Amino acid sequence: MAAAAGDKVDYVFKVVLIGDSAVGKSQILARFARNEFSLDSKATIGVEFQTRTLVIQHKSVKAQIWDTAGQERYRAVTSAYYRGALGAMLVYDITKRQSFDHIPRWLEELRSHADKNLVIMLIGNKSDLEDQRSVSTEDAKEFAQKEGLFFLETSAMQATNVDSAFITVLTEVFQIVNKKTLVSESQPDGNGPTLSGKKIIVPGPAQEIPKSKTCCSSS
Ligand SMILES: Nc1nc2c(ncn2[C@@H]2O[C@H](COP(=O)(O)OP(=O)(O)OP(=O)(O)O)[C@@H](O)[C@H]2O)c(=O)[nH]1
Repeated sequence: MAAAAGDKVDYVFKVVLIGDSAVGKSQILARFARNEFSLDSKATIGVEFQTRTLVIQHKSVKAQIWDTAGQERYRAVTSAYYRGALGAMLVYDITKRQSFDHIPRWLEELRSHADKNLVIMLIGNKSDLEDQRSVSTEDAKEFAQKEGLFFLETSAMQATNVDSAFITVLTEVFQIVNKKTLVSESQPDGNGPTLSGKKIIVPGPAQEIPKSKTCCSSS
């Protein structure tokens, strides 16, 4: 799946991480981007992003994953954070019921700022702490189904399902973006027949971005 360094990048997809403080957003990102994990993780202040390039259906896809503070007082952004995002990871901690109970609020914030075609994955993190579980897999699955979200339980600590979660979202985004390209190629005036039968509009500035570095801070 990993693309070799120096390869050209066909797509850049922005994915945002959200959820309560201490659910493990930064460690999920560290696991995905660098295959690292730290037990002594500091609360995020402001915003940061990291990238990892993967090959999806023979195309090189750079995932640009944005992480922000779960704690209100450290959150510098809302609209700017969500702008241009094509995917979102909505994270709770399976041992903290409250972090799951807050998910509808996060979902509302997400839906009010991001595009309606956003691909969303609900993630129950810390699946390694089974003996402290306070959110059942069934409850979360049911919620995800009702809201039309993907769902996986992960452990950033044990590297369980972290890659799968990102690959699922990125592959879905890839398919939506490609469908959009097909549609726009087949009906340049917007009136012709469509190949897919359904027009899908994908948000934001260019999903295809050349190699150059984009804005902001990166860690
Ligand atoms: N056991 C276990 N601990 C984890 C896991 N993922 C993260 N943690 C720990 O949970 C704590 C919080 O992790 P962070 O990644 O900093 O949480 P966050 O959601 O980024 O927090 P904010 O930056 O405040 O929003 C740290 O002590 C991590 O080491 C996991 O999968 N299993």
